[in-house]
Amino acid sequence: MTHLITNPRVMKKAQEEMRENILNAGIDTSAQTTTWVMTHLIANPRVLKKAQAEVREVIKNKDDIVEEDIERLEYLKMVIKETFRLTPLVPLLIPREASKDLKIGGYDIPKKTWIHVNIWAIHRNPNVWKDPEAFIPERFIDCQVDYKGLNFELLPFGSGRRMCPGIGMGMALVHLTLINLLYRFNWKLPDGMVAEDVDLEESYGLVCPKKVPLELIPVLTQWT
Ligand code: HEM
Repeated sequence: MTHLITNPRVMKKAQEEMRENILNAGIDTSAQTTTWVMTHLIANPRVLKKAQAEVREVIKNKDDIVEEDIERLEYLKMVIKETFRLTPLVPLLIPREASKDLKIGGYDIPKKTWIHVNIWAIHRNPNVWKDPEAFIPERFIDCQVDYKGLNFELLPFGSGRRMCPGIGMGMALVHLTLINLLYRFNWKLPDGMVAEDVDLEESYGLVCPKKVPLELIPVLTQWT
């Protein structure tokens, strides 16, 4: 900090770089999450119909869609939670390094070991989740599990001191984009494709977006 503060040019450059990186990370993760939600919706026409009906009922006759509207969209919130459960964008979180010798679950972890938390597996643990491979947003009805880092069975933003600091912005972006997409358009698959054909494979990496890009056709409606 001393060198940064005494070199305003370097400080400005470092700050610009950091802001750009953080903003890019935030925008990309939110866009990829939105794509996953749309993927699950188009693959599950029953859920799409229910989510769209809710959005249209709540938003009906409003000129502006604002953040306060999100609170009233209970089903959409469950759809997003279920998307995070089945296809978390950062399935192994960011690795941690043991700062001292540890014992976790009976295993000896020497100091300096890198630890990966496999939330993909946690989110599909059959001891925690009933019918874990199925996309069922209703499982969150009367269920207190949230994604804010306090319920270890659902950790799409991580947990603890290094959990995602952009959770508020990310969730606002995801919700508001989805509300607009569902309110204003109907969605269909390209000709010849049915819901069962939708590809759910993830690509490989720290961040795991869809492997095969999602192709959807927006259809104008009376709400547009
Ligand atoms: C839906 C959108 C997002 C998802 C799913 C997501 C997910 C994550 C996850 C899983 C981590 C690692 C947490 C851990 O290992 O415990 C993380 C870290 C981080 N995220 Fe996000 N994120 C999202 C949006 C954002 C946004 C909008 C921003 C910034 C504007 C942001 C900035 C960061 C930063 C800076 C870190 C590193 C934190 C650290 O290492 O201390 N993220 N994110």
